[in-house]
This record gives sequence, structure tokens and C-alpha cells, in this order.
Amino acid sequence: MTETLKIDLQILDTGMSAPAYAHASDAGADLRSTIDFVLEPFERRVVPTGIAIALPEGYAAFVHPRSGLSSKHGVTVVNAPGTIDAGYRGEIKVPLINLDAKTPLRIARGDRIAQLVIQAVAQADFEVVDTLDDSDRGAGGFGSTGGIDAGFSDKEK
Ligand SMILES: O=c1ccn([C@H]2C[C@H](O)[C@@H](COP(=O)(O)OP(=O)(O)OP(=O)(O)O)O2)c(=O)[nH]1
Ligand SMILES: [Mg+2]
Repeated sequence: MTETLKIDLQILDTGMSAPAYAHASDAGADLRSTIDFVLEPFERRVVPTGIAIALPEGYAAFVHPRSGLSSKHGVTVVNAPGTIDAGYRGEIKVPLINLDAKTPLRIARGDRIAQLVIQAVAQADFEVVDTLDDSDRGAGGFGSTGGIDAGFSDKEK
């Protein structure tokens, strides 16, 4: 059973309810739109969810896309993952974008448009130093480990 954390939630739009987990072991609770709208190709829209939460200090909530919307419709969260700070008491909103070049997506009030993942976070107490310690990765990034197929040899060939 996934650890649970008591989080105060305010319903700002009557008729909406608390985000729910589809399965007891799910990490993401589904966020629903409070509005009916059509997302045209390449259009962005900040979508209200009708809820506000009070996260305990030391936690954040992250607004992640739903794989069904992204794979079937090309719809994702512009700033994925959106970061909900512990101190935020405003309405949770989801900046959606439709990356499909041709097909608009109709969203209705109550549709599940994203998912909210709660995670423990730390605040950094940055210590400015002259040099950083050595590490196995060093300054390697942006493809430093080789081409897309690095390390793969198809045993079936
Ligand atoms: O997808 C998101 C991202 C953020 N927020 C809310 C909660 C968060 O605590 C606040 C600030 O988010 P962020 O720091 O990403 O926005 P910013 O552009 O840095 O604005 P600010 O100057 O208010 O920090 O906006 C949302 O409702 N949805
Ligand atoms: Mg900010």
C-alpha cells in the first residue's frame, strides 16, 4: 500500500471533487477540468481544476501529463511537470497544449486532463565553493554516453 499523507483540500468550484487515484497503487491522482473547451492544434490553454491544496512543508505536488492524452491526442502539459509549492493556496491550474498538427481536442467539464504526484522535497542550502568534487559523470551531458543505440546489440539478428 502506497504511503498516504493527509492534505487539506478546498473545493473552489462546487460540483468538483478531490482528485482520485484510479488504483490503490497509483502515484498520480487525476485532475479534472472545470470548463468545456476545444484545444485547437498547437493551442495552449491554462485549465482550472477547481481545487486548492495546502501541502505540508517539505512536500511538493507535481502536475504530470496523462499518457493517454499525450499518446492518443498529442496533448501534454506545457511546463511538465508543473510544480505546486507547499505554500501555494491558489487554484491548481494546468497549462495544456495540443501538439497534434491537425486534430482539435474537445475537453468537457469533469474530464481528467492531468495527474498530481505528491513528493517529499528538500530545499537546498547552497554552499558556494571554488571547485566541485570529481564524479564518474563529470561534466558529461547532452548525449555524452554515445548515440541513441549505444550499448544495444540485437540478439535476434
Ligand atoms: O502547472 C502549474 C504550475 C504552478 N502552479 C501554481 C502553483 C505554484 O506554487 C505557483 C508558482 O508556480 P511556478 O513557480 O512554476 O511559477 P512562476 O512562473 O515561477 O511564478 P511565481 O513567480 O509565482 O513563482 O503556481 C499551478 O497551479 N500549476
Ligand atoms: Mg516560481
